[in-house]
Amino acid sequence: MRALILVMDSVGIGAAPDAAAYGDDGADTIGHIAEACAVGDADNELRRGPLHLPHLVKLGLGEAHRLATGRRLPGLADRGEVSPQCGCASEQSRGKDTPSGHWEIAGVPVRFDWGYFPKTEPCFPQELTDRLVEEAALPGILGNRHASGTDIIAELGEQHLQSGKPICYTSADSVFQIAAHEQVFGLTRLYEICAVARRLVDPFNIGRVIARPFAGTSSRDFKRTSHRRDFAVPPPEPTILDIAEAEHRDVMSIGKIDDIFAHRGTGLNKRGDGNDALYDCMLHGWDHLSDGGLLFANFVDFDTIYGHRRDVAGYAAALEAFDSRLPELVERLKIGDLLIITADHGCDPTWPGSDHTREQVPILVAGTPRSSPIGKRSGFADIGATVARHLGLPPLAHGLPF
Ligand SMILES: O=P(O)(O)O[C@H]1O[C@H](CO)[C@@H](O)[C@H]1O
Ligand SMILES: [Mn+2]
Ligand SMILES: [Mn+2]
Repeated sequence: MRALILVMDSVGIGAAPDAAAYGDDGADTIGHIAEACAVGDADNELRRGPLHLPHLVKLGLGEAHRLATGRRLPGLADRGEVSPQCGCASEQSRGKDTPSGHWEIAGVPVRFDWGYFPKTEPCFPQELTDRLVEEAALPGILGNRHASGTDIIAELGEQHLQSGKPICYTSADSVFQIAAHEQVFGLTRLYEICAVARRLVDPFNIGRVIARPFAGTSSRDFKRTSHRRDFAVPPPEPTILDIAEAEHRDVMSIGKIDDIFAHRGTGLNKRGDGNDALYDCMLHGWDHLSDGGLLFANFVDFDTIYGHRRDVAGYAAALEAFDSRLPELVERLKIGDLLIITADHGCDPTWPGSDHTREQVPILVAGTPRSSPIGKRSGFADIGATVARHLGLPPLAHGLPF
């Protein structure tokens, strides 16, 4: 009897009931990808034609999307037996960011409002940047505005190399991001200044400071490396990870889960460069997870490399690559194991801008058969509550098991 929570980062399945308040009414990450694929608008060197996700669809992805949107789409329609063990969930937390989504999945909805930096230039309060420059002994900073991380590196990366000033930027999320050259500025130095920034943004209620190291020699070839680190505030209440740890259960986390939960209760953490490497880590971890244990995995490429970059074909290819490896996991489920595949928010690659989209998420269950339908859930915490019950852990403070 074990449990695996698998987060396909940003794989939303249609606008949330409150999406209009976020400017996201009509957003639909998976639906718009499927539609683009169906009309040949999502071909690249890796894929062509209609979206092909046979294993996810068999687990109920299309059905969950239909439940969330009322629409039945090519590439998501089932052609045979579909698992009845699927549903969808909308979010209670107010932020449409990664920590809010993951914490809520883990049983802790975010009831407070995060701090955000305004969409002005400069976007950061002067007292904050002054103190950062002074306390981190910097020659100044570049950026100081809302930006896409890859665009701003292309634009300011060379100036950064000449001046030694790190590139600081934000987004619609509660983030203070710092990009700097991994070799020239130095990775350790970047992490150090992020730790200073973490302390300085605490009074502004900022969810994360993110180190964004990049490599390359000029704006033509700058590329972010896999050494990104998120300096998050810890969740405000015990999550299912804390509870599992307190009960001396075997806990493993894959990818950025460790950072998202500020290293609290995340057990043995394994990281990999890209979804495929993360998948290998997850399978290896799952093979070694003890009875009663919990594995929590995040697959970040969907969001970071394709969603935020508004790369529809790339997103479709990443989904198909992920789907093709699903049998490797499903065949490893033993009687009594529970797998829940879900997401933390949307990031519709057809949507204007480069930010997340407020969407419902899928709940796809495999392993232990269930009798009652999952349906539409109002709160991601139902996932954590279900896992807690499955593992025989004390009940979480939020969420209703399905
Ligand atoms: O454009 P990049 O740097 O990828 O930033 C994105 O990644 C951040 C954290 O996930 C989000 O806030 C979004 O702005
Ligand atoms: Mn995310
Ligand atoms: Mn993101």
